Amino acid sequence: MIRVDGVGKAYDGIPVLHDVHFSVESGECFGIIGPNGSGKSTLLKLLSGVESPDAGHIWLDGRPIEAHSRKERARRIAVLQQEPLPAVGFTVRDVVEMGRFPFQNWLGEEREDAAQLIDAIIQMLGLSDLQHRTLEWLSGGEKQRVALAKAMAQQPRLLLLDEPTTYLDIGYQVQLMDMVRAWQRKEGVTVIAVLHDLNLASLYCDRLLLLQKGRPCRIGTPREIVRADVIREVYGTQPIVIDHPVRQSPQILLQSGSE
Ligand SMILES: Nc1ncnc2c1ncn2[C@@H]1O[C@H](COP(=O)(O)OP(=O)(O)OP(=O)(O)O)[C@@H](O)[C@H]1O
Repeated sequence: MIRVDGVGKAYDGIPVLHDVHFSVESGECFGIIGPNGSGKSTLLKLLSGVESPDAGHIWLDGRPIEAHSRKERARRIAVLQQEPLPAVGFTVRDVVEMGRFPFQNWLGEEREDAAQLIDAIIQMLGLSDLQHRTLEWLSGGEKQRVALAKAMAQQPRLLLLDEPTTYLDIGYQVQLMDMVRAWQRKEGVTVIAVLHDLNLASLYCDRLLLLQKGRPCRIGTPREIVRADVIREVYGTQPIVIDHPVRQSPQILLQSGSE
C-alpha cells in the first residue's frame, strides 16, 4: 500500500528525519511512536503528501505519491489531526458532508446514495442526536468523533491519525480507537497512527515504528518494541512491562524515578 524508501527531511537546514525505510501492507494498523521531537508528525505530513521529502521516495499503491493529483490523494487518504475541525457556524452534519468534497463534480453533485452513506456514518458514531448542533457546543470527545465521521465519509483506503487521542479522557480514547479498529476491519482500510500512548499503541497496532531523533530505531510487533530495555534506551525512563491479562499485548507501568 505504502512504501517509504530512504526518506529524509530538513527544516531550515536542520535535519529532522534521516533515511527512513518501511512499508505498510493493505489493511494493516501501523503505529509511529517515539519521544517528543523525534519526527513523528513530520513523517505523517510526508505520508499525506502535504510536504515533500528532501531525500528518498514515498510510494502509494505502486506510484510515487507526488504522481497522484491532489484530488486523487484526497480520494485515497484521509487525515485526522489533533485540531481538525473548521471554525464556528457549521453543524455536525455539515462537517461530515465536507468529507465528500473530493467526490463532487464542479456543481457540487455526486453519487445518489451519498446522503444514506452520511446517515449510516452519523449513526455508527453515535452522532444522530448531535447532527444539527453547531460544533462550538460540542465537547472535545464529541468533536473528535465528528472528525472521524468526516474522515469516514471520505471513504479513504488510507487513514492517517496524528495523535488522535491527545485531548480525550480514557473512556473516549478507547471508544475512538475501537471505532477506528472496527471500521478498519469492516472496510479493509489501512491505518497509520502517530500515538504518544505506548499502551494504546501496543493494544491497537499490528506493528510499530519507533523513531529516535529522526531515525527509525526499531520496527516490529508491539512485543518486539514495547520492552523495558528498549523504552529505557529511547525514552530514558525505566518502566515495568507486563502482559495485558486479556489481550496479551505488552503494557507499560510507569515507575517514579525518585523511589
Ligand atoms: N515547520 C517546521 N519548521 C521548522 N522546524 C520544524 C517544523 N516542523 C517540525 N519541526 C521540527 O522538527 C522536529 C520534529 O518535529 P515533529 O513535530 O515531527 O516531532 P514529533 O515527534 O511529532 O514531536 P511531538 O511528540 O513533540 O509532537 C522538531 O525539532 C521540530 O521543532
